[in-house]
Parts: sequence; C-alpha cells; structure tokens
Amino acid sequence: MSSPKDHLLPSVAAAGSVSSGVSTDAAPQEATTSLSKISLVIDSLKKEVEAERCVYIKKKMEENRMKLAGITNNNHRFSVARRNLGIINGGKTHNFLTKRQKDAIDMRNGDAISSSQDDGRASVILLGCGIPVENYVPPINLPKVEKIPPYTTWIFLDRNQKMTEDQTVVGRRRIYYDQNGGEALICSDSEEDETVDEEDEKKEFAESEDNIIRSTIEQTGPSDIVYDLLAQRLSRKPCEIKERYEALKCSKPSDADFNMNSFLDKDLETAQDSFNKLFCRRCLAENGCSAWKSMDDESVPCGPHCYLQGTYTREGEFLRKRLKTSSNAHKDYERIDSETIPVHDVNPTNRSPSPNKKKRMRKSVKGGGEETKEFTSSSTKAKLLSKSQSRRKDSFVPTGNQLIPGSNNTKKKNVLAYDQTFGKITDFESWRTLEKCLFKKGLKIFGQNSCLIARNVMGGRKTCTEVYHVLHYHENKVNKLYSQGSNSIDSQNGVDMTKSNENMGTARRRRSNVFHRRSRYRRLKYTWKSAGSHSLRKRISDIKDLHCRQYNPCGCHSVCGDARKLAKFVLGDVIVPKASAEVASALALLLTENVTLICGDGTLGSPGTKGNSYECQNMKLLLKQQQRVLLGRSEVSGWGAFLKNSVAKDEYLGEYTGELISHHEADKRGKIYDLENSSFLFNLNDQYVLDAYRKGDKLKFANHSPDPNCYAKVMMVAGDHRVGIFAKENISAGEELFYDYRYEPDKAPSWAKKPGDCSRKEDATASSSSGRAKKLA
Ligand SMILES: C[S@@+](CC[C@H](N)C(=O)[O-])C[C@H]1O[C@@H](n2cnc3c(N)ncnc32)[C@H](O)[C@@H]1O
Repeated sequence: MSSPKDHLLPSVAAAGSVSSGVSTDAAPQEATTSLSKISLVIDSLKKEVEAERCVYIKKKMEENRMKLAGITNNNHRFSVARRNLGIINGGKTHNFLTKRQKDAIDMRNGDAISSSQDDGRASVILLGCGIPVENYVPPINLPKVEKIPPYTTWIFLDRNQKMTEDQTVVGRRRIYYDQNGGEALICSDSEEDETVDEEDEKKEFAESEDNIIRSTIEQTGPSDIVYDLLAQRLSRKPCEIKERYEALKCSKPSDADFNMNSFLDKDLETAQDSFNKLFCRRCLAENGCSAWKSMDDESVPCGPHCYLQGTYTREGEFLRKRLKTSSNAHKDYERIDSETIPVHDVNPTNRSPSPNKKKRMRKSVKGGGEETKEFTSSSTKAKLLSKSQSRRKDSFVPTGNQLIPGSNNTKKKNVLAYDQTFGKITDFESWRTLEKCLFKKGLKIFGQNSCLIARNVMGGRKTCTEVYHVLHYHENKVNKLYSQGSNSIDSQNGVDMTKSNENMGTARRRRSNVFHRRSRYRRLKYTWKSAGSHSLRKRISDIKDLHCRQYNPCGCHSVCGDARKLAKFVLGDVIVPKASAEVASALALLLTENVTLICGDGTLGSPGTKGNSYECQNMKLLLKQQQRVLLGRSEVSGWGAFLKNSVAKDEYLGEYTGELISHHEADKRGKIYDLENSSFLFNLNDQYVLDAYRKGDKLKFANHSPDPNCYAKVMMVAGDHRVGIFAKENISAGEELFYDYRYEPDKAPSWAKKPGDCSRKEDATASSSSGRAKKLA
C-alpha cells in the first residue's frame, strides 16, 4: 500500500476537527466537500486493498493451478492407462465399483438391489419410499451430548494489550489478560465460553480493514464523520471503528518492521526485558550463548561483507577486494551489486568449530595446569575468542590505494582519505540505541574482533566492515562507550575523528590503552593460575572502573581457618595438587570479582571444621559434594527420589536446581503446571523462582510429606541464593526422600493440606486463581 501521505488532502485533514454541529453559512457546503473527500480517501484505499487482493488471489490461483496440474495429469495418465487396459482385454468392461457403491447408486436410481448372492438369503427390507435394501444394517445411535466437554486454549497475547483481570471476548474464546500486560498467558475454557452471549460476539477486524482504518484516519484526522463513513464502508458500527482505531493506536507496531524499529530506540536492557524474564539468569550467566560462532580460520573472511573482503565507497557501495591473480591488478576492489548482497543482510557462514579447533580450545583452557579441567563458561569462551581476535586485529591495514583505486597519493594522505571517507560512511552517531548497546556488548565479549561482533551480536544489522570501521575510525566514541555505562550511550558526543589528525592520534592512543587494559583484565579474569602472581593480583584491585562486588566464595558469614588456606591457595602461589573442575570454576569466579575471602572449605574435598562440629555446607554445594540419589516409583505419587547410601542427620544431600526465573514468569508457568497437577517451582527469594521442570537434578522428584525426613534450605552461595536439601534425621540407604513443601495453607492443594488446616476449600480455590502454590524452604 502506498504511503498515506501521498493521499493527504489538506482540507480533509481539517475535517478531522469538524464536529457535528456546524454553524456558519458556508459550513454545510464545506461539510459536504469534506465528506466527499473522506469518501474519496476511503474509496481509493479500498480500491488499493482490492487490487492487492486481486493480485494475491491471482498469484495463489496460479500456484494452485501449477500444483493441480501435476495431480490431474497423473490422474489423466491413469485413466488413459485403464482404458487401454480394457481395450487390451478385448473390450470387456470391468466393474471398478465395489458392491456397496453399486448398491447405493442402484438405490438412488430406484432399482432393486443387485444381488450377486444367489444363496437364497434374500432378506429384503423396504425402506421409506419403498426402496428395497438387502442386508440392512441399522444405523448406529451416537449418544446425545448436550454440551461439548470443556477445553482449554492457550493464546499468546500482545504485551501492549494492557488490561487487568478483565476478560475480553474474541469470537467464542474468553481471554484472560495478564495483570502486567505481559506478553504471554491466558487461558480460556469453553465451559465459560458457552455462557458468552451471542450478541457479545464481535466480528474480528481483518488486516486490510485495519489498514484502511489506520490510513484513513492518519490522513483525515479522527472525527465522527470519518468514523461514520468508515463504518458505512466496512459494514460496521461507528463505535466499533472508533474502538478499533484506539486499539490500533495503542498497538501501533502492527507490522514486524515497526516493532523492530521501536525496539531499535530502546536500550538493550529494555529491549531484552522479556528475554530476561523468560530465561534462566544463571544459565545465561554461566553458559553464555551456545549459539556463539567462533572463527575456524582467522585469515578467512567471515562473510561477504567481512572487512577482509572489501570495503564501502563514500556512496555506501561495497567494493569487493579483487583476487591477486586478477588481470586488473592495479584495481584492488570491484563493485558488487548491493541488491545481491544487501548491506544489512549479512548471513555469515555458519561454521561450527572443527573438532580440532574444539580440542585446541580445551587445551588452551587447560593452560593453567594439569589440574584445571575444562570449564565452559561464557567468560572462557570470551577469553578464547578475544585471544583469536588480538591475533587478527592488525591483519588488515587499510591504505589509500586499497580504497581509492588508481590513486597515486602518498600513504599518509591515503590513510587520511580513508579515514575521512569512513568517518562519514560509518557514522556511529547515526547508529540506533539498540545497535550501540549490542555493539558495546559485543565489544565486551569479543574485544575488537569485528567478525565476531557482527556475526554474534549485531544480528545482521551491521556488517563486519561497518563494525570494523567504527572500531578503527570512531575510537574515541568507542572508548567512551566502553568506559561509560550503557545509559549514557545516547549522550555520546565524542569528537569526530575525521575532523582532525590530532584527535585521531589521541583517540588511537586512548583506544589502545583501553583495549590494553581490557585484555589484561581478561587475562586476570579467566586464567586462574595467573592469580598466583602478586603483580597481577594487585591489578585486580587496581581496576577501578570494573564493577566490584564484595564476594566470598561460599557465602558463609563465619570466618573459618580453612578460608585462609583457600585464600592462600588463590592468592599466595600455593598449588593444590588435586583441584577439581568445580574448584577451578570457583577460583575463576573469585577472580572475576574483587574478592573478599572470609570463608571456605579449605580442605577442598574432605569436610572442613570449625570448632568441633562445624562444617561449611556452602562449600559442599559449591563443590557439588552431594549424595547419590536414585529415581524410583514413589510411595505417594508418581516418581520419587531415593537415597543410595545412608546418611546422618543434617547431612547435605544435594541441590535443588532448575531454571532461575522471575516470579512473573513463574506465575505464568505455574498456571500450566497447576493444570497438570505437577509443579517443580520453588520460591527462592522475592526476585526469583527455581523451575526444575526442564532443568533439574533428581532431587526435584522428592515428594511432599508433612512428616518428612529432609528439609530444604535457601543458602547464599557465592553471591547467589541456592537451595540445598538436607537430611532431617538419619536416613538409611534406599529410603524415599520427602520434605515439606510448605505451601501456604490457603493455596495448598488437597494432598498438601495439614490435618489441622481449617481453611475452606472455596477459599483455596479462590486464592489459587490469583497466585500459585509456593514451595518454600
Ligand atoms: C516436584 S514434583 C515431585 C515428583 C512427582 N511425584 C513426579 O512424579 O513428577 C511435585 C508434584 O508431585 C506430586 N506430589 C508430591 N508430593 C505429593 C504427595 N504427598 N501427595 C500427592 N502428590 C504429591 C504433586 O503433583 C506435585 O505437584
């Protein structure tokens, strides 16, 4: 559909403000003119819609014709083959009908039923109009059903539809809107649908109708006349049109492009809002993104718009580097059709690391010593990637000759020309907020490797070459971006590098400082062995602009002697021979933050003690020193968790693990789980809930009991809340594990209600609709 502005009629726009009461003499005439103009707009829009529809239908018909042609040709071939067969068989006609089909046809023709059975079993029954039917089979009586049984429909809602507990009827469905206008949720069951009055039903608006409404009102302005006319043309009520327009206004991002554009002006945090809510924070933090693509070979371009492939002209055209063997050796670049490879449609080759590369990666992680096993955190990946990018960093030194074919300028001049060109072409200022945020994230994760940034975080919005140019020709802005918080991205007003050589030099120096410091930080962050060096350790605390958190490794607030051992281990050049992978991760964790060591199970394997009986359980959780748990059929319900070996009272059994999700998300999931009558949600704190449904250990199968043999405890471990399950009493091998889910009495399901709990059933039902039952520690 063409732009609404093309149709904009100035006098019609004025009609938007025309109210129904017009007082001047010229008014009736003006109103008539306005009416006709509005009608014109609507008609032309309708015509456009119709024309588009015609084209669409024609296209569809043509597609169908092509599909059908295949089928009919086949059928035709078969029928010809069959006829030929008849001819071959001496013209004998074959009866291809089954007896039942023939009977039905005969019955219709009023003929007596053909009987090929001459067995004397002529049980002929006369039906209605005297049609004789042989072997009459009485019809099957289907049981009469008054109401169709209830069903449940789940519908994903648009987060812009802000409504509360309201119910909106769409067709015959009843939709419950999420309290927070959330993007998902909803349930409708047909039981209630049945109660919806027929007259309440509203005809849904088609997309074309929406377009007409929106475009007309955008062109003419909203007014009663416009609503009336639209109602007439679309066979609706004016109030419906008005209501629809209001709804369209609120949810204006009706097409994908608009949606994307609206996100582009948000910062990453806001744009990711729902992402953060939906996914487990811990998984994201620990594993990073498994979809990150690394580079197999640093010298191979990452895609058609890799900076190694070529560059952009001042006009924004991509010039591809010519092969050295080209006869046009003096020209280093050739033009490529921007239609063939759109600038923003980079589709980097999906190369996954080769087995050898993977091996190499593992090997390099092992670099810290034999005892340090592989730990695949995002930080590790980043470290590996940053290493590769530093190798790659200066592999392409742009010169004026490369940029401007045939130029005879001196190298210095050419570099300047190059800078000036790209300073303008890759105007970092013009990048959208989200693009800058993504770029910043990429910079943090991958360093200044434009290939990795473009392919992993820019999502095709910026090519590798564009990222490269920003990195190299807007360094001052990049530096600022890196050193400042994401909130200040919009206020970035770095000096344009192209303006002066002097600035360029300063920026270059500044950049190298930042990146130098960053790479040092990375080394500290991920190479645990390096922590043994005092100079490096000092640097950890010297890095002022890193966000520092006071961390203690196990989160326990008491100071035990073993903590000092651990501290010494981490910071004092002591090498512990058999540190496990978990220890290595724990140490990596320590090194990622500014650490205050106050506790730890220094024995790193056998339980540490404080006084006579103190045992730091947090460290056991951190080191995953848990009991073996078996899965089996439960005494009470479904599956249950069983202990393999006997344990003593208060012994740590294991962790209740799961996805770390927000309460908002848990409420949504809880509604589904409640329907299944099986919930793996565990309230962690007022921010997060653990959901073990998809991810969890066997301990998630431990069932509820009011008189349990275990208990759950929320512990602060390495800065995170985690849930440990402990033995409440001595438990012998093979016993099933139970703990008290501690559901709130009014929300507890019947099987979890305590005998003394006098809350009425209705109360429980009422409250469970407003909140899920919460498993508590
Ligand atoms: C965390 S799961 C436990 C594993 C579950 N038995 C299974 O087979 O998946 C919790 C669910 O188990 C069931 N459940 C747990 N304890 C129960 C009990 N004492 N009586 C009845 N059902 C119980 C409930 O359906 C509850 O939602």
